[in-house]
Amino acid sequence: MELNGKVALITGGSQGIGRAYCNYLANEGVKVAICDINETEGLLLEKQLNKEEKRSVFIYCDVTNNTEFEESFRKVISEFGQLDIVVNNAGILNDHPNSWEKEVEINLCGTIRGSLLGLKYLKHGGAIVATSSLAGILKDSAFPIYAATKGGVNYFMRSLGFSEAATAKGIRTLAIAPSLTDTAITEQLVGNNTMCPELQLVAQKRSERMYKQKPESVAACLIYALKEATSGSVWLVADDNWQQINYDNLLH
Ligand SMILES: NC(=O)C1=CN([C@@H]2O[C@H](COP(=O)(O)OP(=O)(O)OC[C@H]3O[C@@H](n4cnc5c(N)ncnc54)[C@H](O)[C@@H]3O)[C@@H](O)[C@H]2O)C=CC1
Ligand SMILES: CCCCCC(=O)/C=C/C=C\C=C\C=C\[C@@H](O)[C@@H](O)CCCC(=O)O
Repeated sequence: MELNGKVALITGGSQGIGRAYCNYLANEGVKVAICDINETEGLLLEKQLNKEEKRSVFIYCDVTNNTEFEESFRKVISEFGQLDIVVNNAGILNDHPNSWEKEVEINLCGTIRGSLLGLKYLKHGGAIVATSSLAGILKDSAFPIYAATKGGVNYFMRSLGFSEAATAKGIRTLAIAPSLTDTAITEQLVGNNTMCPELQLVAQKRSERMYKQKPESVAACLIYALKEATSGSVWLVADDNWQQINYDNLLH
């Protein structure tokens, strides 16, 4: 896929991995719509990207609200005249027994919502992407509910990408599955109210030996996958390198 001149909508684009996606896409000549609930960071990024020419717009959008989400798609098209790429990246980590439902709503339902809207609004083909996680591939995560949302995202993007719902419209789907990455989400965890209490010790021990890669490494993978990858493929980004996951081995 040639990226120059395309238009992308990125959820959770205000900070972290989403912000790196916006910067890398803009560098490739893509106009970016930063869709997020974090208005302060989103507007700062919009300003930074628009220094030399109009390359971005911030749109307040909560992916748990379908009406607001659909309105964001309409705003992007009215602002830039087209839409070619949807990146479902908004996500949280909250496996606490009293509040985990929000995590499912944002990570899994939000991605499904954004992808269905993508099928509706990508009128001339394009790509629908999701940020999943290595946690959705490995066994034994310290965050089993989070892992379930991300495993769901991997399999949803795979299924959709091989289905006629996407292929008949010239739409490719991709999942990017990062390992631990240096963003705000990794700073707040152990000891606060976002974990299953029984798993706090496991998480703490693992944190001592896990490398945090750069968000830019995940963004570099996104650019490569958008240009080269086949529909339904899942890309692991770990230790600042990427590789395609081979799911065929699972069938034997
Ligand atoms: N940081 C990590 O180690 C890894 C992160 N991921 C995934 O990458 C994605 C991005 O996460 P990070 O950049 O690390 O975290 P982050 O916390 O820095 O960024 C998440 C962004 O999503 C936005 N967001 C949260 N709820 C939202 C909602 N309801 N509607 C719209 N936007 C919302 C936040 O405002 C924020 O800008 C998430 O899906 C996360 O699960 C995957 C693997 C590793
Ligand atoms: C091994 C999978 C890493 C995937 C990470 C991810 O998608 C999101 C991580 C967000 C926050 C991470 C916080 C860090 C926790 C560490 O203390 C450590 O416990 C990580 C353990 C990872 C696991 O899944 O068991």
